[in-house]
Amino acid sequence: MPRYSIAVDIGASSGRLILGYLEDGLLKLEEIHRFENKIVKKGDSFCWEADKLFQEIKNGLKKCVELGIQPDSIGIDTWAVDFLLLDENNQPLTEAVSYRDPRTDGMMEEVFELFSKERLYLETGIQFQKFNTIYQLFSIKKNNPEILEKAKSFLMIPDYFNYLLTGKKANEYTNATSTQLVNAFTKHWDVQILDVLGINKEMFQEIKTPKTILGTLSKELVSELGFDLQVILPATHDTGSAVIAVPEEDESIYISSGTWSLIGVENYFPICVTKALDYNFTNEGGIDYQYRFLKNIMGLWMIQEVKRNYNDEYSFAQLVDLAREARDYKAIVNVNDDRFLKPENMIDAIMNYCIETQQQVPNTPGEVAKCVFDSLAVSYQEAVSEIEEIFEKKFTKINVIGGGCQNEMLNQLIADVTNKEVFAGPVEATAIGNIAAQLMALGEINDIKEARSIIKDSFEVKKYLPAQQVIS
Ligand SMILES: Nc1ncnc2c1ncn2[C@@H]1O[C@H](COP(=O)(O)OP(=O)(O)O)[C@@H](O)[C@H]1O
Ligand SMILES: C[C@H](O)[C@H](O)[C@@H](O)C(=O)COP(=O)(O)O
Ligand SMILES: [Mg+2]
Repeated sequence: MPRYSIAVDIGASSGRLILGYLEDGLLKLEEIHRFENKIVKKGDSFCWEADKLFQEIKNGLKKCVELGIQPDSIGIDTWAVDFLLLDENNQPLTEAVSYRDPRTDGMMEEVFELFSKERLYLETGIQFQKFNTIYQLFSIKKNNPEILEKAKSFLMIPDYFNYLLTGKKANEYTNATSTQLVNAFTKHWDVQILDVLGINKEMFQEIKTPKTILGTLSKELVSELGFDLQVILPATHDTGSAVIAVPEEDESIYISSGTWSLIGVENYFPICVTKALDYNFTNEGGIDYQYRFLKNIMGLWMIQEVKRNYNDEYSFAQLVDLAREARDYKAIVNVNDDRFLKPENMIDAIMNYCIETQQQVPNTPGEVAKCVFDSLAVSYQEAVSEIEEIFEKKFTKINVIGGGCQNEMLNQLIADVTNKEVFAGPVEATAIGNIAAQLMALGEINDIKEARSIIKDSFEVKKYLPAQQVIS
């Protein structure tokens, strides 16, 4: 009888519960439940609907019961940096505020007055994104100090869901590193940074690594669901789980392509040199204490917002087809410009950028979509060049994983602009990596090497060759 593991992968645009199990040496998946995730305005803040997301997790587990499946384990992964603070009664002190909320505007610069940028990077090796947890906490300390004074527990989003499942509190390592508060070398909370910034270090939990068996369901949940299971920590940072599932790890660069594009390589040590700082690369923690040397690129968030601006009149596939038809349109925007992080209207933001830079303004959905895809491909190429400069070597392959690997036009653009072989897939890489960590914890898979071999054999990957085309 196979061991059934449930991956809960909640990205910024959607969540899914996927059942995974080994059969004849291959990893089999069955999607059990899928739901929308989005940022909503609550009062003056942009927030995640944490309670709704937890209810969706339970809805998915109840679907297992309806299907006659009793999973052996569950693992939860989500987007990074965001958290909840619990009071002495273990009640959230605030809503689950999103990293796209403007409360962190200007906070990074204020932190640098207390703790230099260079020193922060040397200690943590983490990229400077204005929404990092460190700047969110500094904003709370500055604007709502009473919240920080009442805070007894700091739980990142997956940690919080694990607490609701088991009653156990822990901060999982890969996601904790995204806070920019974990020392890249000691791999523990950097108390020096916390002390200098006046953030109470007592609220942080013990850091636990992927493959840790955290516990089992609370009595209340066993009674509600009708079964118990083991709650295992995967790499709870979704990108950490995705990287586990990269099929071609040697000589290759990955692009975890979803709401964000995370482009990088796996490495054995943190690279905190000046050039990595200047190019704003990060050293997020990976499974088995690997480092995910990568950078954030604005990603398919831009086309998600374009789709929303057109009132969802077009599917993602239709926007790709319309972009293909706009073949003569050429304008490139800097996708990492702050204006694209949370604009009122993404289409207006793109149009204004083109006006400011004296480029042809996109006038049709196809031209807008093509501008997004061309601009992302150019941004990927820039990151590839930076990676090759830092590593002083040429990489031969690019692996595109995640929902974005279904964008065949973008996959071909990446091959053309970088002049490298592109391997697209698996789509559900994050869930696959999540399940792999659980099966390793359960002893079904020996190690990451075996996991990657099984994954490579189990999922189709589509190859794209460069067509020697360059975007002018
Ligand atoms: N059929 C498709 N064709 C092209 N792109 C697609 C298709 N389906 C999904 N996508 C892309 O995948 C993205 C979602 O990827 P996903 O990894 O699920 O995101 P996240 O985990 O951030 O929620 C969408 O924003 C869209 O751009
Ligand atoms: C804000 C973070 O940089 C972001 O969560 C990123 O690390 C990430 O994991 C994005 O995952 P998506 O699945 O939401 O694209
Ligand atoms: Mg995702």
